[in-house]
This record gives sequence, C-alpha cells and structure tokens, in this order.
Amino acid sequence: MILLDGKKTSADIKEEIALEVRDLKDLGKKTPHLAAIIVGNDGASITYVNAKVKACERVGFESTLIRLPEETTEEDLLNEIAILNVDKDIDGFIVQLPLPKHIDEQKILMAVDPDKDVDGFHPTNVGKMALNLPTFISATPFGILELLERYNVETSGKHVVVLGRSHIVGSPMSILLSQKRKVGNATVTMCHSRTKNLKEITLQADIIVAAIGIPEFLKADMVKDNVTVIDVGITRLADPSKKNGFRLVGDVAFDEVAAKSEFITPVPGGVGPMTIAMLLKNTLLACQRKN
Ligand SMILES: Nc1nc(=O)c2c([nH]1)NC[C@@H]1CN(c3ccc(C(=O)N[C@@H](CCC(=O)O)C(=O)O)cc3)C=[N+]21
Repeated sequence: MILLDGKKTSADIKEEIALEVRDLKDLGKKTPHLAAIIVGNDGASITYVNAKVKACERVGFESTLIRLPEETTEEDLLNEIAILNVDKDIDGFIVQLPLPKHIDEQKILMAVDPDKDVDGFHPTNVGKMALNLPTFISATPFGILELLERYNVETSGKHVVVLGRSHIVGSPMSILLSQKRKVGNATVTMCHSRTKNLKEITLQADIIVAAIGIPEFLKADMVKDNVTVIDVGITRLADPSKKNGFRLVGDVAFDEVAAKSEFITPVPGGVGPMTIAMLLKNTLLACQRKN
C-alpha cells in the first residue's frame, strides 16, 4: 500500500508557486491576489476559507477575505461580486459554498467574471473544461489529477469508477479522466444514488474516486485487490476524545480498504490539501495571463 500524500505534495506545489511569485517580484511585476467571499457562520466553511487565506500568505500572494452576515441578500452578494469583477488588483476570487438557502447559487456563480473564476465553477469555464480547452479546472478534480500524476499512477486504459455526480467533483472528474490528456484516457463509469448493483461495478474498478459524502461508505468487500482509491469525502463526526470535539472521516473505510489497495489517499491529508494548492495554482495562472 502506497499512501498518496496530499499534505506533502501540496507543500511541494506551494514551494514551486512561491518561487514563481519571487520571480514575478524580481521582475517588478504584479504578484497574485486572491479574494474570498464567505456568507454566514458555518464552522467548517470558515475553517476551509481561513486555510485558503493562510496558504496565500505562505506563498506570497495577497489575499482579501470578505465576510458577510448570514442575512446577506442575493442582491448584496451580487454587488460584492460586481466590485471584485472590476477591481484591477484582484486576479481571482471565490465565493465559498454552500451559500445560505435564500441565495440562488447558480445565479451567483454566473455573476463571477470567468477570467477571475479560479474555482472554475462558471458555466463558461465548465464548458471549456468539458471540451478540453485551456481554462481553470476546479480545484478538487485538478488536485486529484495532479496527485495521480506526481505519483505516476497509470490511468490510461484503466476502469475508473466515480461515486457521486456533483457539479464540483463527480461530474468534472468523470469528464477529465475520460479525456485525452496526460492523466486521463480512462474508461469511466459514473455511479450515483440511483445506481443498481453498485458493488458489482466497484468490484471491477482499477481506480475508485469516492465523492458521495457518506462516511466510510466504501468497504473492503466492494473493491478488488490492488485497487487505487481516491477519497474525496470529508465529514466531521462527533468525537468527545478530540480536543475540537470531532474527527474527520472520508467516504472510505480506510483501514480495511487500504489493506487491499495499491495506492490510497488518507483523510485528512489527501485530497483536501491538494484542493487548496490547486486554487493557488489557478490564481497564479490568472495573474500570469495578464502579465
Ligand atoms: N467555492 C468553493 N470552493 C471550494 O474549493 C470549496 C468550497 N467552495 N466549499 C467547501 C469545499 C471543501 N473544500 C476543502 C478545502 C480544503 C480542505 C482541507 O484542507 N482539508 C484538510 C483538513 C481540514 C480540516 O481540519 O477540516 C485535509 O483534508 O487534510 C477540505 C475541503 C473546499 N471547498
């Protein structure tokens, strides 16, 4: 069993980005500036967005965090987005999801200037991604491709089973891995809540991407020997023995599945840190595009 170490790999990527930032500085060019908008007080969302801001500091990016109250109206949020869209100093920005229920997420994502959409969530960028045209690939799928590449995990001709059809992970991951690209050329099966005979399908998988949000869903009896497993799930389960009161659990029953795996990502320390590194990468690309 080989651990796909997202913590170490993301640290390597951040170091590479930091070097590029130093080059930009030395040349007297503008350095990257990422902004993030967060609405409301959800604890997990605040943790993630703070991690993004901290990562910016670490690589020498400017960052701006805009915190808006839970009661923020859709109109107020659209106004904030309009300001960031025209702010010459901001290279890219994200609107942290999920948003409060009274705000139409699709409307918000469509208001972001596609050239500043470093999350890659705008329909224009999703369309470009689907056509394999240069664009911002959203950070989680991008991070998974990068992790597979850096560990030389072969995907060409392999049967990949993606569990989950979300717009942010399952759907783009299925599209990307089936494309003609360095990490790609796979035969992809996408499974979801209506899939019948799921276990029959996962037992045929060379690579499984678990992105359904059900803690420890994928068990050892659902995978074949020497499988590669990418665990995108990240659920906070109450755990009184932990000082923060919870532990993080992925979509994979890690110990039992790891025993049968060739490669596997842990939670925490797998896909999560890669997501942050690739958001930085997209922001660097957004800045370099203008230089
Ligand atoms: N517009 C938008 N873009 C996102 O990219 C986005 C989002 N909204 N909403 C929420 C999800 C989730 N997400 C994570 C980022 C980092 C970790 C991460 O660093 N996880 C650490 C542990 C962090 C912890 O202690 O909770 C790990 O897995 O090792 C996890 C999850 C980005 N998301």
